Amino acid sequence: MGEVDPAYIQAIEHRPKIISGLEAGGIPLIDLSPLLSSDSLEGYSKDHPQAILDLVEEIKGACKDWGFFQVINHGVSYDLLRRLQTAAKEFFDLPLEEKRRVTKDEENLMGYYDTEHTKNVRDWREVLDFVVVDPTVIPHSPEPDDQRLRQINNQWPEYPSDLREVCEEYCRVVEKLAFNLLELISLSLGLPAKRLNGFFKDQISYIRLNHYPPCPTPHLALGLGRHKDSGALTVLATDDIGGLEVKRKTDGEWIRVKTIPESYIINVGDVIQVWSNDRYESVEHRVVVNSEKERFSIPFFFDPSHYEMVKPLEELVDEEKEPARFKEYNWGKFFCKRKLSNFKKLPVENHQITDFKIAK
Ligand SMILES: O=C(O)CCC(=O)C(=O)O
Ligand SMILES: [Fe+2]
Repeated sequence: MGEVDPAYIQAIEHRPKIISGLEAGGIPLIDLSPLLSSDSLEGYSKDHPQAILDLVEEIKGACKDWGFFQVINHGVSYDLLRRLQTAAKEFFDLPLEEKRRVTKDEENLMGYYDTEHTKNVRDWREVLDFVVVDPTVIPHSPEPDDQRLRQINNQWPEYPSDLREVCEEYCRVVEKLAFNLLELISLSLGLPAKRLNGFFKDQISYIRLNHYPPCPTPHLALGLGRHKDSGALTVLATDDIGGLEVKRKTDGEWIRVKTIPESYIINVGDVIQVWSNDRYESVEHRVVVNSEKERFSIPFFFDPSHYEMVKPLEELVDEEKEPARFKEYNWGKFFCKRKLSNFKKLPVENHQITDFKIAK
């Protein structure tokens, strides 16, 4: 990625503290094995086995206190994940000209990219994005009056030749895990297990292969600047190199997430914050890089259908005791606005759900 260009340099208050090997604990680790032995979570009843009810309580605590948790015994085969990680490394090891043959741009929103900006500072990373349902339909533009739609398609590199197949197989498996987690979250809000599933009928979810190369100045730059995920839920696989930091809700300190073999890191996104009327908050996080080792991560962004209007769920709102805290917004328009802002260094802060917050 060359020498350090000023575009990568974070403002002093956002620069990371470089710690060696120190990982603060606290982010809940949840064992999903009760799910593997349960056929379905359908129907909210007190008849769920105690292990499921306990699991739902754990999810509720984690979503409230942290907005983040880690899961083990999630049902995704480690062999598949390893094949995907190998193919991702083979892709990112290619010469830049080769990777740029599948570059994404304002027309083609999926593909390779190495000039992403978060909060208008360039990230020390390169990515390859692909949609889970190919093609995926989204609004043509973020303009509120533009009714036109457009299709986004995946762009697959020629090499490694099995990348497409491995990615497509991974989509099916990680999607199932995402639906399981969604159902647990729904139960944890006191709703029927499948209450939220319908919002994903024409999901616009996508997967990102992230590569963070070693950085000669890890104290000045970030692999990925502080941000909140805008979708419903993120299901993240990482290798064993740490770097993800989460802003702890209790005191605003940046906490390094431990790398736990064969685990996934899950976080609540903005859409769940709005649906839950702020019961669960989407929490800020960022990625710190290091000067020695490259790091890989693979988030699955679980995103509703473009036409969904996102607003607090009516069951969770009470005009007197618990009024809605957000005005409704169109998910697809929000998604488009965010995606297009990736291609420009904007003079203003990105589009956020706080734009729809109802003043108390
Ligand atoms: O690489 C990571 O650990 C986190 C990635 C992330 O937060 C994102 O891509 O939104
Ligand atoms: Fe994120």
